[in-house]
Amino acid sequence: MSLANLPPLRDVIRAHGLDAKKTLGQHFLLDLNITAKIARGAGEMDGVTAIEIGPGPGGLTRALLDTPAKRVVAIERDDRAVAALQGLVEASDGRLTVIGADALATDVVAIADAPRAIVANLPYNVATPLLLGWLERADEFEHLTLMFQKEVADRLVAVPRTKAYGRLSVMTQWRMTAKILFDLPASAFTPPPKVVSSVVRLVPKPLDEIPFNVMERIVAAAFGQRRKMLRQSLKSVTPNVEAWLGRADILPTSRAEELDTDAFVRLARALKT
Ligand SMILES: C[S@@+](CC[C@H](N)C(=O)[O-])C[C@H]1O[C@@H](n2cnc3c(N)ncnc32)[C@H](O)[C@@H]1O
Repeated sequence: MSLANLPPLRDVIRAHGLDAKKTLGQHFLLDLNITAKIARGAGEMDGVTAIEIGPGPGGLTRALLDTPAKRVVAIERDDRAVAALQGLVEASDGRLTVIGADALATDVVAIADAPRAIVANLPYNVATPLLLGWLERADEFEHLTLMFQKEVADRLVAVPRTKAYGRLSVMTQWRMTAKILFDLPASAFTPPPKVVSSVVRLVPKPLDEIPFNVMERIVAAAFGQRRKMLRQSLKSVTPNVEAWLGRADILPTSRAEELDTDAFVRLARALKT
């Protein structure tokens, strides 16, 4: 079989008893126009190793194999889906590798050669921890194109002084340029989830010298008490808060949600431990 005459995804699902499991966040995209749109949204794929998390029956995987990506490495936790993807592996002429594993426990950098990009319709229950893990190693990727529930996507791109602005916004915008490409209604998925989804494209920024865990600690403390003034909320980071805020040129009476990412970078640089 070649990529041009693969069976419809519904037939693949039926043949492998791949009825969607809620616990695995399974909401499949069966419209190949939509999966092609996501793959196009990813941008430059020439010679890249595309990493897909949760290929399921393989709709997005087919679209990725249609790009000039050098290889596609797909990580899937559900054995039924791994079996269902074997036809695609055979049709891919050696370009597709499917790994049966939990993406949360997988070092994607170790299993895919550079240059790498991640493209995935993420299982919503693990989307945020997966993203935080990739942010930590942002310099390993060319770009990431990821489907989130819209509410999470809005947090990734949120600006200061808005309700959606928080820990995830700062950590993401510190490491990446993030843009929502388009939304998808629940009806685009089988079965439909309860929420609208958004495809977000993230492009890593050049790394600075700030350790990830230092930024995480500051941001978590600041937003852990988001309505308190920073001179109070940041006490858990260092006892000498006012001096620290002064070095960072930030008013001790400011609150976490008023600081942009640059201000958090100044804070991290000014921290003396
Ligand atoms: C939202 S579905 C997307 C399926 C497919 N990419 C599509 O667009 O039709 C999420 C997929 O992630 C898989 N999955 C869930 N948790 C996972 C994990 N921890 N590691 C790897 N795959 C996981 C599910 O089995 C499912 O196939």
